[in-house]
Order: sequence, then structure tokens, then C-alpha cells
Amino acid sequence: MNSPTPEQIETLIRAALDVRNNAYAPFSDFLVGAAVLDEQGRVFAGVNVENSSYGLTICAERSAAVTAISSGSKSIVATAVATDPVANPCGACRQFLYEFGPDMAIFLVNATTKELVTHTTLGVLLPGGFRLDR
Ligand SMILES: O=c1ccn([C@H]2C[C@H](O)[C@@H](CO)O2)c(=O)[nH]1
Ligand SMILES: [Zn+2]
Repeated sequence: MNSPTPEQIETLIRAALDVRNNAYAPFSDFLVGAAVLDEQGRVFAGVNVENSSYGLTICAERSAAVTAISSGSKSIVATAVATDPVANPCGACRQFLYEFGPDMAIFLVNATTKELVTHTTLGVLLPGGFRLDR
């Protein structure tokens, strides 16, 4: 599977918007929902999970990717992220996602207006990412 269909993109965005309600972000109050589309057309969602020991916080993008890989996904073809305001994935998430789809599509959505604000790729956000042969 290469580029997602418009219907798959809609489903992915809806999943990111819906899961954001489960974000655990009592310290930053910045709620993030993410959803990934795998090579089999399956969608997995995740949220940011903060911790009283702040540095242990897990981003939504990595939560979603970990759930996908744990469920048998072999690669990720697209990721949607829902926040208000719209925000780019952090550097750690870019590198983490790069492992599973160095040129995956990235959709950034405003969680309040539901508007798709940015459609880009991981190759644009992380040129020259690090990956070992496997
Ligand atoms: O790529 C990112 C960057 C930040 N956050 C979360 C972590 C923290 O809970 C909150 C503020 O940084 O946003 C994500 O979920 N994804
Ligand atoms: Zn991150």
C-alpha cells in the first residue's frame, strides 16, 4: 500500500480526533490524539500520556505507533495528529516514526475546527533520518 485513499484519510483523521478525548495531559493541558494507518489498511490510535515525573511523558504519535507494531503492523503509511493549536510532531516522534515509514504522509488537524491544516510527509519533516539496515 502506498498513498492512502481519501476515505482512509478521513477515517484516520476521525480516529485521531476521537482518541484525543483520552489524552492524559494534566500537567501541560495540551491534549494530543494521533492515529496511524498501517500497510494492511488498519488504523491504530494513541494519546499523549504524561507523568508526575515529567520526563517520562510519552507522545501521542509514539503511543499510536507502538500500538500498531504491537498489533503486527510492519509499516506505517500515514499518521494523523489532532491538537489545538495544530503542532508538528516533535523530533523524537519524527525519528521514531521514520523507522516504520520514512516517507509516510503526515496530516495535522485542528482538534477544535476539525480542519486539515497541513498535509506533508515525514521525508519533508525529517530529511536524512537515521535508520539501520534490516
Ligand atoms: O510530538 C509531540 C509533542 C508533544 N506531545 C505532547 C507531550 C506532552 O504531553 C504535551 C506537551 O509537550 O504534548 C505529543 O504528544 N507529541
Ligand atoms: Zn513527540
